[in-house]
Amino acid sequence: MWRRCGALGRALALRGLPGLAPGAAGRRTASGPSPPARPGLPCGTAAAGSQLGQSKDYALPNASWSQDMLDLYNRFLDMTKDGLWKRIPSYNNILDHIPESMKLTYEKRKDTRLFLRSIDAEGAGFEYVMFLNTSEKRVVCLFQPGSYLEGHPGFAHGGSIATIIDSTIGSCAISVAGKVMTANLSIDYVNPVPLGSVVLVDSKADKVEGRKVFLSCKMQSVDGNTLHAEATALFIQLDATKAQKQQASCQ
Ligand SMILES: CCCCCCCCCCCCCC(=O)SCCNC(=O)CCNC(=O)[C@H](O)C(C)(C)COP(=O)(O)OP(=O)(O)OC[C@H]1O[C@@H](n2cnc3c(N)ncnc32)[C@H](O)[C@@H]1OP(=O)(O)O
Repeated sequence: MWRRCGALGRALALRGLPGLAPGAAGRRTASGPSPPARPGLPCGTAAAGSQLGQSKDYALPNASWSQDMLDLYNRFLDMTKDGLWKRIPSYNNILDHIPESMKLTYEKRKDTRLFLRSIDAEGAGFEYVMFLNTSEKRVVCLFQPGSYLEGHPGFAHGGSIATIIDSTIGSCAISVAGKVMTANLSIDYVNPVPLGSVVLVDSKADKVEGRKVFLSCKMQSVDGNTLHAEATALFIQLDATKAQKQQASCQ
């Protein structure tokens, strides 16, 4: 399990990620968010189709993003230029994320939504963007929890923290093993996450044993001074027959 880190800049630099300069928080460029870049898609044809206008991609800057969020986003975008990192687009329907080859016979329903995208107001719910590094089996999520995710006054609800961790680790597991489900998720909540702050959720697949994918994750503040949470997870690659049965039971 990872240990508490010092400055995130140092920690990220050690792990090949860009840290933020101290004092970046709260600064906002007069021109507002950078124009959204459109790096290559990590997934299959459905996502690519969505990029052409079928579905809105929410993993792009909007007016609610703080300067920390924008700065980190831009640094990660820079890292996508050499192709090692890829921004993962985010839609409000899970089927838009899944390549055709993985869809089996799922029907796209109009009355369902990805839980993370269930709050429409910009900045009120889960503001996040994920970046995938396939060769490192790693997904990093930049997360800014909004006011509707409140648990204790002023802080993010533990369930919302579990949700973003599960989704970040889950994206990592999907990129490694395709059709998977969370079998176990264990979280140590170390320090509360202030609403409106920006945290990094850094996940990686540690081991694959048959159908089992073991992953770990840590959630830290942008300045690296605060470890908010650490987690381990087990995802199980779905057995094809069981997956068909599960599908049939929910249609
Ligand atoms: C790049 C990608 C972008 C994508 C963006 C999308 C973002 C969104 C991402 C959203 C992500 C959100 C994700 C979500 O929200 S997933 C939703 C939450 N999860 C569930 O609902 C899962 C419910 N559980 C099940 O369906 C089944 O139990 C599963 C499928 C997990 C396994 O049932 P299955 O019948 O297939 O397997 P098996 O029973 O033959 O067991 C196989 C092996 O595994 C071992 N085992 C099993 N369970 C556990 C356990 N708990 N601890 C330790 N070990 C366990 C077991 O001992 C055996 O080991 P062995 O005896 O072989 O050694």
